[in-house]
Amino acid sequence: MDPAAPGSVGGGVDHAADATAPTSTSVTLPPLTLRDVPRLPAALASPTPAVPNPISRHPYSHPPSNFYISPGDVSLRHAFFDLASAAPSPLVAYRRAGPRRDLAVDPARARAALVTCGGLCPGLNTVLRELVVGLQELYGVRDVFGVAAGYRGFYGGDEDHVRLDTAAVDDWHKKGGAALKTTRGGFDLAKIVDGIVARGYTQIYAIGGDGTMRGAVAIFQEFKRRGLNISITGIPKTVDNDIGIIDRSFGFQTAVEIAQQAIDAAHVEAVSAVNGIGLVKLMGRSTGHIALHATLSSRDVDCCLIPEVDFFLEGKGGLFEFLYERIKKKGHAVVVVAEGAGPELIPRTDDQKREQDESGNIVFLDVGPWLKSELGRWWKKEHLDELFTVKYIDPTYMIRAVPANATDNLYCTLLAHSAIHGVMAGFTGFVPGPINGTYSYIPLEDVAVAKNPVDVNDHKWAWVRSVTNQPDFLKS
Ligand SMILES: Nc1ncnc2c1ncn2[C@@H]1O[C@H](COP(=O)(O)OP(=O)(O)OP(=O)(O)O)[C@@H](O)[C@H]1O
Ligand SMILES: O=P(O)(O)OC[C@H]1O[C@](O)(CO)[C@@H](O)[C@@H]1O
Ligand SMILES: [Mg+2]
Repeated sequence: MDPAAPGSVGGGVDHAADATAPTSTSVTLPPLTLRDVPRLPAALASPTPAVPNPISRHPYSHPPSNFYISPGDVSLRHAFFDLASAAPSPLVAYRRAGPRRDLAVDPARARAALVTCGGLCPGLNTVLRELVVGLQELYGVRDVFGVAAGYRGFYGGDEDHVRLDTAAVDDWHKKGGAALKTTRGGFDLAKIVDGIVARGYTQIYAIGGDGTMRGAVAIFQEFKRRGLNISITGIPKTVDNDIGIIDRSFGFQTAVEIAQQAIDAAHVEAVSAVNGIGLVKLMGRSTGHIALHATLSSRDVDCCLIPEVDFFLEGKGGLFEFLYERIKKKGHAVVVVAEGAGPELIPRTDDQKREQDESGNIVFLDVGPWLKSELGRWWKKEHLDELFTVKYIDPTYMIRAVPANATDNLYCTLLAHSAIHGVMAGFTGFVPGPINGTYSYIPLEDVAVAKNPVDVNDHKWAWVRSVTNQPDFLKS
């Protein structure tokens, strides 16, 4: 085949061309659609950014020519597709994150507010620290405030609005937890926006999970409805990694790393007993990413149970039959269960089924103790004459109440700085995040609805099955 001959997506690739030398084939890709982020009213009114980036005036540092992101720089949502079948049509692009040479916002007049909502996540304090440092050191913003205890802090008293500076946040990246405190619930839109206006904030950085992103969308729409020149950015935080579009969420890798300690302990307990089972429950309300990644990293896990895969306990192909065989073969077994796995198997009253937390998230019954007790009941019923032990470990909060590891700390820094650069460029209603490794700006509205379940049809889940050789729980 002539290497210069044009091919086309979906038209197939000539495999006969696979010879001893590399060949090049040109292909025609579908058109590109830019999924752009909204602009502040003031930025729309004067579309040519007028304020030179103060980074250029830094006394000791001189940005190289390629330091600034050009207005046309984009990243692609899908980094790969099959030439033999259709590529996504049209291809979706996002604006690349990073500093702009000219700003639509004057940093000297900016007044920024940072808020954290939802559960803890390793790196939360690093994001806060880097927002403060980036705003003050890179852009010279004087007025930076931490809003205490989640969205409700916006309509709290003066004590809920804490002035922050680089000295105050100096060691925050070394601390787990939420330095500003974090809460669920308390989302009163009118009061929140009134509070923001009353305090003269011009930039809001909301750090949180899917609920926080939905709240940020509501605030963004209310800003628009009132014609306010206030930007809002959502910085995605979820230890469960359950937010879509972005590659992964910060803190997730740290959580997976800490989970190894629990799995190691469960393994030691299991091998040290006669017919021992080590059972570990890990976070993951609606997605099993932590359990999946912890299983793949550990190699000691015999069975990984996640919300995305239904399972059953007794009978052919069920969990108990599999575990019995594993114990007979190896003398022990280790099970990792995500907190949101198998909720339908656990008997619940109607009241329990309706239970919600302050933010409206469904509260599950605890799968760990239930599974431990079911294991004991089954063994007594089937194998009473043999010794048996289940050691149950619940490291739930331990994996998220720790400081971020080095990789997550670096990630948090890039996220925080990407957020600031975007706001200074006049963007609003956006989320910064890596897409195929390239930091990009994604509309908040898209991220708020993009879930990220484990794709049980892709390679990663297949790896789990090949590492554990566990059943697929499909009843034949
Ligand atoms: N649909 C929504 N509209 C407006 N606000 C919301 C919505 N859903 C949640 N919120 C608000 O967002 C905040 C955080 O929500 P939530 O407690 O669900 O945590 P989260 O951001 O999802 O984090 P996590 O991943 O830790 O659960 C709360 O103040 C909640 O009231
Ligand atoms: O007990 P809390 O703080 O409500 O958080 C528990 C939930 O938070 C999460 O970690 C999400 O942030 C879930 O995995 C878990 O169900
Ligand atoms: Mg959530």
